Amino acid sequence: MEDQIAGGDFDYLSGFGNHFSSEALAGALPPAQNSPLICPYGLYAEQISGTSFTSPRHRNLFSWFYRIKPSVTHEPFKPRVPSNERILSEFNHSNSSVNPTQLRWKPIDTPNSPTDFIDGLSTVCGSGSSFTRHGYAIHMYTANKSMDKCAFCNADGDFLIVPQQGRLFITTECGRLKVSPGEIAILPQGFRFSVNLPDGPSRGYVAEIFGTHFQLPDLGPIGANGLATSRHFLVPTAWFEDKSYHGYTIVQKFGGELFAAVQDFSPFNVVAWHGNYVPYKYDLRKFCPYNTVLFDHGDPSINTVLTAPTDKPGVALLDFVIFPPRWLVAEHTFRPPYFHRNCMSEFMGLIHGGYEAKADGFLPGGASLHNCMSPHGPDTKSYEATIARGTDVGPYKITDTMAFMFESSLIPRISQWALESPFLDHDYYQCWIGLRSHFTVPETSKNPTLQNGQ
Ligand SMILES: O=C(O)Cc1cc(O)ccc1O
Ligand SMILES: [Fe+2]
Repeated sequence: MEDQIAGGDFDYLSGFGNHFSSEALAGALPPAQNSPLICPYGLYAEQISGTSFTSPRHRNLFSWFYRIKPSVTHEPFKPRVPSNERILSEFNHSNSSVNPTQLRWKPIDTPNSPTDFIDGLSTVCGSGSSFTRHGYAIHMYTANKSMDKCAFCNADGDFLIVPQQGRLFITTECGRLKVSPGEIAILPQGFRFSVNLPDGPSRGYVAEIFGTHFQLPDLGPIGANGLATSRHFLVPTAWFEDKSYHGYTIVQKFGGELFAAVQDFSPFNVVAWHGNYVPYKYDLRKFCPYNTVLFDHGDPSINTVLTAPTDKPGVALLDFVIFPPRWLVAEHTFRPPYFHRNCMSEFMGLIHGGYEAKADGFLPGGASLHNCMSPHGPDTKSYEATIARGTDVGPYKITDTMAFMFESSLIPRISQWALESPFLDHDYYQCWIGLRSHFTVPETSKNPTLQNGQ
């Protein structure tokens, strides 16, 4: 399957969780075994594991690479200069705070000085720890420069990248992904990848999960079809460069710190590979939404694209949920999101257009965080406009929108970077302050006995 956005040499395999095989040179995959004494073309065999060797078969993730030189061929890791102190991979008193206040950020500016994807990454919030393999971090990135002679390797967790502005051309050990705003990319723990920015200034959101991987949600009574479909997930095909370099750097994020190791060749030297532990992308416009067809507002879990589980059935470490264009048809119903308090914590971003619950202030590239049990819902303008429309509204379609939510059962602590950001909207609370009482009791219903509390 060739990329339909721009054509060319970005080819993909399709499916979710399959055991894929791909070779850039015919015959490069050993046909009968993983570790032949001599591999075809004199390649080295190397395995990457995404789960413990002993994980149950239906959860076991691994891939075999057949590469020109093995990954281990590099000088020792040293602290990377410059470091990026804004990246966190465990959350505690010393680096982040708890805050029940409803928070919102305006879109962050793209940088003035040359900044690549690694230097442009900043943690907003998160919970748990990459060391204990339980938790997550939510980052934002803003960059204007392609990574040069360098690859990133995240030893801490899996990245789910949501570009909001600017395409990302991501070279990985399995091949190349072209990811446009409106698509997402998943880069599993340990993969080496390099991010090129063909459109210059770019920004977006990243969810990182520690100790588990994304799955498609179960569909329960929905049945076999709907939401995100396996065949729409695209995995790169093998692509390699046999290239020598003076000082190619592998930047490894390990415990939130950056380390650098120098080598003299491109890490994108995998001529063939097979496995089910792979990077992939998904176009959010392919999502098939299900929703209310008569009355009331369904919970947002109906729009789950991918979920990362905890050990408790039905309780997510991190759900990736979208709010795509769709018809609203519910009768005698308040159609926008309801007012609520949630035991889960909700981080939201907007890829383009507007969001149905916020008439102002929640802008593409911006973000909000409604932490565990902090009340939130439609702003005053959205509420009043909905009520003013009355009950006689027919079906209408929400268009030009793509908002998303990272929702977690683990309560996030918020980074200093996010709390001290000049983009923090200190007036966010004002959007609800104008909600006035509509409470009226007709004279005839007044009951003096009850009024006196007797
Ligand atoms: O808070 C939000 O805007 C996200 C959200 C949307 C919705 O339709 C129902 C519940 C919910 O948390
Ligand atoms: Fe919510």
